[in-house]
Amino acid sequence: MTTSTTYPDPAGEGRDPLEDVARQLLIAIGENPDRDGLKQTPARFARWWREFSGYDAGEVNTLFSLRTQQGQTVTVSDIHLWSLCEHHLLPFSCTVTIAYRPNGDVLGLSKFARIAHRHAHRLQIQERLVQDIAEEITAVSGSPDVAVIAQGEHLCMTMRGIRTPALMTSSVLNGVFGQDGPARQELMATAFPALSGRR
Ligand SMILES: Nc1nc2c(ncn2[C@@H]2O[C@H](COP(=O)(O)OP(=O)(O)OP(=O)(O)O)[C@@H](O)[C@H]2O)c(=O)[nH]1
Ligand SMILES: [Zn+2]
Repeated sequence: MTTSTTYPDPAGEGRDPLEDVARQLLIAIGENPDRDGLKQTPARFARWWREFSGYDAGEVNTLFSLRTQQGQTVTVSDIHLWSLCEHHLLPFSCTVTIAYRPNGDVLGLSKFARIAHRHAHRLQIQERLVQDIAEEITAVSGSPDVAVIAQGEHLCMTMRGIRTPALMTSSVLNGVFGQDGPARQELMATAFPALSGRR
Protein backbone atom coordinates (compact mmCIF):
# COMPACT_ATOMS: atom_id res chain seq x y z
CA MET A 1 0.00 0.00 0.00
CA THR A 2 1.15 3.50 -0.73
CA THR A 3 -0.53 6.71 0.33
CA SER A 4 -0.74 9.95 -1.54
CA THR A 5 0.58 13.08 0.13
CA THR A 6 -0.55 15.45 -2.57
CA TYR A 7 -3.26 17.98 -1.90
CA PRO A 8 -4.78 20.97 -3.62
CA ASP A 9 -3.08 24.18 -2.57
CA PRO A 10 -4.82 26.97 -4.51
CA ALA A 11 -3.56 29.70 -2.16
CA GLY A 12 0.01 28.42 -2.46
CA GLU A 13 0.39 28.32 1.31
CA GLY A 14 2.14 24.97 1.39
CA ARG A 15 -0.46 23.71 3.82
CA ASP A 16 -3.21 21.21 3.22
CA PRO A 17 -6.56 23.08 3.13
CA LEU A 18 -8.00 20.23 5.22
CA GLU A 19 -6.03 21.63 8.14
CA ASP A 20 -8.13 24.79 7.95
CA VAL A 21 -11.28 22.68 7.82
CA ALA A 22 -10.22 20.85 10.98
CA ARG A 23 -9.38 24.09 12.73
CA GLN A 24 -12.78 25.53 11.87
CA LEU A 25 -14.46 22.34 13.03
CA LEU A 26 -12.71 22.54 16.40
CA ILE A 27 -13.74 26.16 16.84
CA ALA A 28 -17.32 25.37 15.78
CA ILE A 29 -17.68 22.72 18.51
CA GLY A 30 -16.37 25.14 21.12
CA GLU A 31 -12.80 23.86 21.33
CA ASN A 32 -9.60 25.88 21.37
CA PRO A 33 -7.46 24.60 18.46
CA ASP A 34 -4.41 26.25 20.00
CA ARG A 35 -4.46 24.35 23.26
CA ASP A 36 -1.62 21.90 23.71
CA GLY A 37 -3.52 18.68 23.01
CA LEU A 38 -5.06 20.02 19.81
CA LYS A 39 -2.17 21.88 18.21
CA GLN A 40 -1.24 18.99 15.94
CA THR A 41 -4.80 17.77 15.42
CA PRO A 42 -5.55 19.69 12.19
CA ALA A 43 -2.41 18.27 10.58
CA ARG A 44 -3.28 14.75 11.77
CA PHE A 45 -6.84 15.18 10.52
CA ALA A 46 -5.57 16.26 7.10
CA ARG A 47 -3.17 13.31 6.96
CA TRP A 48 -5.81 10.70 7.77
CA TRP A 49 -8.22 12.06 5.16
CA ARG A 50 -5.49 12.07 2.54
CA GLU A 51 -4.47 8.57 3.58
CA PHE A 52 -8.04 7.33 3.30
CA SER A 53 -8.94 8.97 0.01
CA GLY A 54 -5.47 8.60 -1.50
CA TYR A 55 -5.15 4.94 -0.51
CA ASP A 56 -3.59 3.18 -3.45
CA ALA A 57 -4.58 -0.46 -3.65
CA GLY A 58 -2.79 -0.86 -6.98
CA GLU A 59 -4.43 -1.24 -10.34
CA VAL A 60 -2.68 -4.26 -11.80
CA ASN A 61 -5.13 -7.11 -12.12
CA THR A 62 -2.94 -10.11 -12.91
CA LEU A 63 -4.67 -12.93 -14.72
CA PHE A 64 -3.45 -16.47 -15.20
CA SER A 65 -4.62 -18.36 -18.20
CA LEU A 66 -6.16 -21.59 -17.04
CA ARG A 67 -8.71 -23.87 -18.56
CA THR A 68 -10.73 -24.43 -15.42
CA GLN A 69 -12.86 -27.45 -14.95
CA GLN A 70 -16.34 -26.74 -16.19
CA GLY A 71 -18.31 -25.18 -13.38
CA GLN A 72 -15.50 -24.42 -10.90
CA THR A 73 -16.41 -21.70 -8.42
CA VAL A 74 -13.72 -19.55 -6.80
CA THR A 75 -14.69 -17.82 -3.57
CA VAL A 76 -12.56 -15.40 -1.56
CA SER A 77 -14.21 -14.73 1.76
CA ASP A 78 -13.66 -12.77 4.97
CA ILE A 79 -12.03 -9.77 3.29
CA HIS A 80 -12.15 -7.13 6.04
CA LEU A 81 -12.21 -3.50 5.04
CA TRP A 82 -13.23 -0.06 6.17
CA SER A 83 -15.18 2.45 4.16
CA LEU A 84 -16.86 5.78 4.88
CA CYS A 85 -20.60 6.38 4.77
CA GLU A 86 -21.34 9.23 2.40
CA HIS A 87 -24.22 10.53 4.51
CA HIS A 88 -22.42 11.15 7.79
CA LEU A 89 -18.76 10.73 6.88
CA LEU A 90 -18.55 8.03 9.54
CA PRO A 91 -16.80 4.69 9.03
CA PHE A 92 -18.43 1.37 8.35
CA SER A 93 -16.56 -1.89 8.60
CA CYS A 94 -17.34 -4.62 6.15
CA THR A 95 -16.60 -8.28 5.66
CA VAL A 96 -16.77 -9.07 1.98
CA THR A 97 -17.11 -12.33 0.09
CA ILE A 98 -16.38 -12.40 -3.63
CA ALA A 99 -17.15 -15.37 -5.86
CA TYR A 100 -16.87 -15.95 -9.57
CA ARG A 101 -16.71 -18.68 -12.15
CA PRO A 102 -13.53 -18.29 -14.19
CA ASN A 103 -14.04 -17.97 -17.89
CA GLY A 104 -10.66 -19.17 -19.20
CA ASP A 105 -8.57 -16.84 -17.04
CA VAL A 106 -8.17 -16.83 -13.26
CA LEU A 107 -7.50 -13.67 -11.29
CA GLY A 108 -4.57 -13.46 -8.86
CA LEU A 109 -5.79 -14.11 -5.32
CA SER A 110 -4.63 -10.82 -3.78
CA LYS A 111 -6.39 -8.84 -6.49
CA PHE A 112 -9.81 -9.51 -4.97
CA ALA A 113 -8.82 -7.63 -1.80
CA ARG A 114 -7.13 -4.91 -3.88
CA ILE A 115 -10.28 -4.37 -5.91
CA ALA A 116 -12.43 -4.35 -2.75
CA HIS A 117 -10.18 -1.79 -1.03
CA ARG A 118 -10.04 0.41 -4.11
CA HIS A 119 -13.82 0.84 -4.04
CA ALA A 120 -14.03 1.10 -0.24
CA HIS A 121 -11.63 4.02 -0.05
CA ARG A 122 -14.11 6.62 -1.19
CA LEU A 123 -17.39 7.89 0.16
CA GLN A 124 -19.80 5.01 -0.21
CA ILE A 125 -23.03 3.35 0.65
CA GLN A 126 -22.78 -0.38 1.16
CA GLU A 127 -25.07 -1.26 -1.74
CA ARG A 128 -22.92 0.69 -4.20
CA LEU A 129 -19.73 -0.77 -2.74
CA VAL A 130 -20.78 -4.36 -3.58
CA GLN A 131 -22.01 -3.23 -6.99
CA ASP A 132 -18.73 -1.46 -7.81
CA ILE A 133 -16.69 -4.49 -6.74
CA ALA A 134 -18.88 -6.85 -8.80
CA GLU A 135 -18.58 -4.65 -11.88
CA GLU A 136 -14.80 -4.59 -11.71
CA ILE A 137 -14.53 -8.36 -11.13
CA THR A 138 -16.76 -8.90 -14.16
CA ALA A 139 -14.77 -6.48 -16.30
CA VAL A 140 -11.42 -7.97 -15.31
CA SER A 141 -12.32 -11.66 -15.39
CA GLY A 142 -14.69 -11.53 -18.36
CA SER A 143 -17.04 -13.78 -16.42
CA PRO A 144 -20.74 -12.96 -16.13
CA ASP A 145 -20.95 -15.24 -13.09
CA VAL A 146 -19.93 -12.96 -10.25
CA ALA A 147 -21.25 -12.56 -6.72
CA VAL A 148 -20.30 -10.09 -4.02
CA ILE A 149 -21.74 -10.19 -0.51
CA ALA A 150 -20.89 -7.66 2.18
CA GLN A 151 -21.82 -7.59 5.84
CA GLY A 152 -21.23 -4.27 7.48
CA GLU A 153 -21.64 -2.42 10.73
CA HIS A 154 -22.17 1.30 10.30
CA LEU A 155 -20.98 3.65 13.04
CA CYS A 156 -23.57 6.19 11.93
CA MET A 157 -26.14 3.76 13.24
CA THR A 158 -24.19 2.41 16.20
CA MET A 159 -22.73 5.51 17.81
CA ARG A 160 -25.28 8.15 16.85
CA GLY A 161 -28.87 8.46 15.64
CA ILE A 162 -30.76 5.31 16.54
CA ARG A 163 -27.67 4.02 18.44
CA THR A 164 -28.43 0.41 17.66
CA PRO A 165 -25.77 -2.00 16.50
CA ALA A 166 -26.97 -3.97 13.49
CA LEU A 167 -25.44 -6.00 10.71
CA MET A 168 -26.31 -4.94 7.17
CA THR A 169 -25.99 -7.55 4.45
CA SER A 170 -25.99 -6.51 0.81
CA SER A 171 -25.34 -8.68 -2.18
CA VAL A 172 -25.00 -8.74 -5.93
CA LEU A 173 -25.67 -12.19 -7.38
CA ASN A 174 -25.06 -12.26 -11.10
CA GLY A 175 -25.23 -15.02 -13.69
CA VAL A 176 -25.31 -18.50 -12.26
CA PHE A 177 -25.31 -17.15 -8.69
CA GLY A 178 -28.63 -15.45 -9.38
CA GLN A 179 -30.24 -18.82 -10.02
CA ASP A 180 -31.20 -21.35 -7.42
CA GLY A 181 -28.66 -24.12 -7.92
CA PRO A 182 -25.42 -25.68 -6.67
CA ALA A 183 -23.23 -22.61 -7.37
CA ARG A 184 -25.44 -20.42 -5.26
CA GLN A 185 -25.72 -23.04 -2.51
CA GLU A 186 -21.92 -23.38 -2.38
CA LEU A 187 -21.55 -19.60 -2.21
CA MET A 188 -24.05 -19.26 0.63
CA ALA A 189 -22.41 -22.06 2.59
CA THR A 190 -19.04 -20.27 2.30
CA ALA A 191 -20.35 -16.77 3.00
CA PHE A 192 -22.62 -17.81 5.86
CA PRO A 193 -20.96 -20.89 7.37
CA ALA A 194 -22.85 -20.58 10.65
CA LEU A 195 -26.15 -20.99 8.82
CA SER A 196 -24.98 -24.07 6.98
CA GLY A 197 -23.45 -25.67 10.09
CA ARG A 198 -19.92 -25.47 8.67
CA ARG A 199 -18.53 -23.40 11.50
N1 LIG B 1 -29.12 1.93 2.50
C1 LIG B 1 -28.09 2.45 3.17
N2 LIG B 1 -28.33 3.40 4.07
C2 LIG B 1 -27.28 3.89 4.74
C3 LIG B 1 -25.96 3.47 4.54
N3 LIG B 1 -25.16 4.16 5.39
C4 LIG B 1 -25.97 4.98 6.08
N4 LIG B 1 -27.27 4.83 5.69
C5 LIG B 1 -28.50 5.47 6.12
O1 LIG B 1 -28.66 6.70 5.46
C6 LIG B 1 -29.79 7.30 6.08
C7 LIG B 1 -29.66 8.80 6.04
O2 LIG B 1 -30.90 9.25 6.53
P1 LIG B 1 -31.26 10.75 6.87
O3 LIG B 1 -32.65 10.75 7.43
O4 LIG B 1 -31.00 11.60 5.68
O5 LIG B 1 -30.16 11.13 7.96
P2 LIG B 1 -30.31 11.12 9.55
O6 LIG B 1 -31.35 12.11 9.98
O7 LIG B 1 -28.95 11.31 10.11
O8 LIG B 1 -30.85 9.64 9.83
P3 LIG B 1 -30.68 8.74 11.10
O9 LIG B 1 -29.43 7.92 10.90
O10 LIG B 1 -31.91 7.88 11.10
O11 LIG B 1 -30.58 9.61 12.33
C8 LIG B 1 -29.86 6.71 7.46
O12 LIG B 1 -31.01 5.90 7.51
C9 LIG B 1 -28.61 5.84 7.55
O13 LIG B 1 -28.77 4.71 8.39
C10 LIG B 1 -25.74 2.48 3.56
O14 LIG B 1 -24.62 2.05 3.29
N5 LIG B 1 -26.83 2.01 2.90
ZN1 LIG C 1 -24.05 7.09 7.72
